[in-house]
Amino acid sequence: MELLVSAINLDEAKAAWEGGADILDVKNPKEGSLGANFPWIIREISDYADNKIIVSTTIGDVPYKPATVSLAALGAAYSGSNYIKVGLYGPENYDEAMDVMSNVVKTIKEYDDTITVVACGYADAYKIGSIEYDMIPKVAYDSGCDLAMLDTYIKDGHRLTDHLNKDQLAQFTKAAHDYNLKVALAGSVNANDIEMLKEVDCDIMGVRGCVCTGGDRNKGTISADLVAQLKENI
Ligand SMILES: O=C[C@H](O)COP(=O)(O)O
Repeated sequence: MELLVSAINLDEAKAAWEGGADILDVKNPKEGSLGANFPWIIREISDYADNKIIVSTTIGDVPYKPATVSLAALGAAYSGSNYIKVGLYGPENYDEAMDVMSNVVKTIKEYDDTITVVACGYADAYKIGSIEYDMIPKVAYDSGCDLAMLDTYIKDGHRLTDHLNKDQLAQFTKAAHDYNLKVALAGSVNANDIEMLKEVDCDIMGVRGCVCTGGDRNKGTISADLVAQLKENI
């Protein structure tokens, strides 16, 4: 299982890499769970990574606006991202999610077909009216994505496992793997979740809060030591 660590700037990205992260995820918590960061931040981290480590980028908890989201995805790709993560917040159903993701895939694959496109749903979709979590693998496959992911939208301390149990997560990863998609799981997960994530055959564990000082994803900063402690248990 790979470790994805969400960083907000170059210093945090360096700490994540130093701690052993496999994927540097560029994010901006001020703009939401999968909040988009600025192009120059993405470019700075991508240049530093120098193709020696995967750089993923969240382009937001997106609205149901396929063209707007496609433009954002292209901006992230142009800024040097290897993975483009789309938070399917606005789309409420399969058709709307397909409309967004199929246009993002078209945009990205025409620009650079080596870039990985990630369809990310929310374990707490039932609270926010977004497309249900268990639709994400089919949306990802049918739209031509490479990876299916779940995160949590509301970062109030409730965790992935507060919304979905182990069987539900196992069904999610099986559905995605049956589509030959990789799976990433996130949502305030921590070291206590590693065994379960492995048992449900998760490919990528995504974290921020648990590797930030004070455990605070907003006020804390990424600690290389905390990343290393997490990584050694994976
Ligand atoms: O993709 C990574 C997740 O958004 C990490 O955030 P979190 O661990 O603070 O919930």
